[in-house]
Amino acid sequence: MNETRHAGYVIETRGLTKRYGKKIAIDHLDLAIESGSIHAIVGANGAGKSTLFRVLLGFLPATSGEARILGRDSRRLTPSDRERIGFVNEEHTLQGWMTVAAVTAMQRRQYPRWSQPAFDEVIGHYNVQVGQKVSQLSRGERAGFNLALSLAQRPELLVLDEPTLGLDVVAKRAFLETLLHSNAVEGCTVIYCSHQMEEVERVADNLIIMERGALRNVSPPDDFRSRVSHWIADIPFRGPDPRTIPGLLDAQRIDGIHHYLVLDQGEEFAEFLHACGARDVHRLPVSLDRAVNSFLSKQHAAPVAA
Ligand SMILES: Nc1ncnc2c1ncn2[C@@H]1O[C@H](COP(=O)(O)OP(=O)(O)OP(=O)(O)O)[C@@H](O)[C@H]1O
Repeated sequence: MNETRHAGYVIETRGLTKRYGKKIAIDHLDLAIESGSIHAIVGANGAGKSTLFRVLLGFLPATSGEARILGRDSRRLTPSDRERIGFVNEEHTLQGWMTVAAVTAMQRRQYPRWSQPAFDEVIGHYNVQVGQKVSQLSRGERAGFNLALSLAQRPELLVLDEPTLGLDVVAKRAFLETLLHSNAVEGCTVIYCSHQMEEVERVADNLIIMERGALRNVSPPDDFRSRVSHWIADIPFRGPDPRTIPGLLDAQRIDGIHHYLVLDQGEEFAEFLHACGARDVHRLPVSLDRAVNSFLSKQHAAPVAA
């Protein structure tokens, strides 16, 4: 069914750069995403995630470098290449004046691999009636309808750009359940961009972190999480100068106890704390949310207190 599935990467960029005037949105990016599973791309606002999707999908030209999607040059995607790719973005842009039935019929004609069972299965999670106009659907229903249309296309690659933005907890859950458990997703590589780490933790097999247009991490989410540790130290008086603390992401003093979030530090960090006068030292694991957010905030952080 999927001829690129064993042929390596669904997405490959080399030296990919995109500038908007003087602003660099993507900075010499070398990225290779293997086929299969769910890949999450995370990064602070303005990290370049949406720009990357737009370039990969051929909606925007790159300034320099190469971008390939499903083995094809992004600049030269044909209609039949596009049939192999589903795209859902936060705006859920569909013709508001058309009915659900009319949009569905149009898509069915457009996509030769259209699967009615896949459409019915996904839309079944939402209270959408075929006679409703798209503009009359709630935001969550529109997101579900969009997902159903994309999956009915039977794409080899599904690109989701913040698909659950603005949805309530119930709609989010329905969306994620579909992504995780629907038969329609089987065999499809999913690339998912979100700021919501609890979602990423739930669905992603691979965590890609972007920062200012560059790649900072590609690994299973748990591997990244375990690179960040939380240390609690009972140090009388002032703690060490933050500039001397190896791998420091965040420091706080709560009720006289020092808390440090650090990156890539092993047991030698305990020795460092003891050498700084700590009497008692404990190491705690952190959530993915905390690990990613402290990593991303580091760039923007004000000097941390001693
Ligand atoms: N059309 C444009 N003209 C000028 N600058 C742009 C344009 N689109 C994006 N940018 C800039 O490019 C950078 C990357 O933007 P992009 O939308 O790709 O980031 P993002 O990671 O998707 O952000 P967010 O999480 O906020 O959606 C930002 O600094 C943004 O200001």
